[in-house]
Amino acid sequence: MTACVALLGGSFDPVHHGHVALAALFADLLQPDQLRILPARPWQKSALQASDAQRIAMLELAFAEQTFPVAIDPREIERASPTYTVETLRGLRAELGEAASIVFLMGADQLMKLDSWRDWQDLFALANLGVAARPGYTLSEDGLPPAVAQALAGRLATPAQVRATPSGKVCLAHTLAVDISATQIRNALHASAGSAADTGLDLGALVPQQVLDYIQQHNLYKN
Ligand SMILES: Nc1ncnc2c1ncn2[C@@H]1O[C@H](COP(=O)(O)OP(=O)(O)OP(=O)(O)O)[C@@H](O)[C@H]1O
Ligand SMILES: O=C(O)c1ccc[n+]([C@@H]2O[C@H](COP(=O)([O-])O)[C@@H](O)[C@H]2O)c1
Repeated sequence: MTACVALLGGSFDPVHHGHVALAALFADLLQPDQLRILPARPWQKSALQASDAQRIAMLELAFAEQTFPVAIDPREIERASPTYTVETLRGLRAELGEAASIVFLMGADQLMKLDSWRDWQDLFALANLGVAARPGYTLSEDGLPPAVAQALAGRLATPAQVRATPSGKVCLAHTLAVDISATQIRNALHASAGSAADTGLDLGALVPQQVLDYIQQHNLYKN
């Protein structure tokens, strides 16, 4: 059978249950040979708060006990320049070969602004997309920028079709409904000067416990 590699890129500042649920959902749907987590240097966001090493350490903790084959791939951090997914996919396509199914995963918020990504129309020749619903965002054609809706036309496919195709297909997963963001977690910790106990939120419901312990031990997101 042809290899299938799923990729989840992100800022992960910090990684939270929404990321883990997104990865687990597509691991279940696609049964990829490997799911790689790619911490990015996002060019569309202001400065990140955790260091590269801290983001990787938190990702290792968050994904340590998953039952699907998962690996942290640091290539975008090592590249030092801002992350353009199209460049990452060109590199991975050269490494994995023309036949491999590559599936770049994202939440609906990113699909809604896909037309702002560098050379976004070239993404479809390099990979498939796996897009999950996210509260507050839409996967419906009416809610997407017209250029994105047009690019998706004729590409929608089942997980099995995506798994069997190197690139160009888009698999939508409507069932995810995890209302968590890294912004919400950072803001809550800022407001309580880093004390998880004083946020007024059940942070354990937002972030894996080992990640929360790491945040506290390293005094992250205090200021
Ligand atoms: N709750 C969620 N449900 C579905 N997808 C999500 C969720 N949180 C993040 N994602 C997706 O995971 C990827 C990485 O997200 P990112 O690290 O930017 O997290 P974030 O919570 O959106 O961060 P921030 O609040 O800092 O913008 C993106 O494709 C994003 O759409
Ligand atoms: O390539 C681009 O221009 C581009 C623009 C915005 C986001 N991305 C990628 O989308 C993923 C999620 O980004 P973010 O900002 O939600 O952490 C991450 O892998 C980013 O590198 C990529």
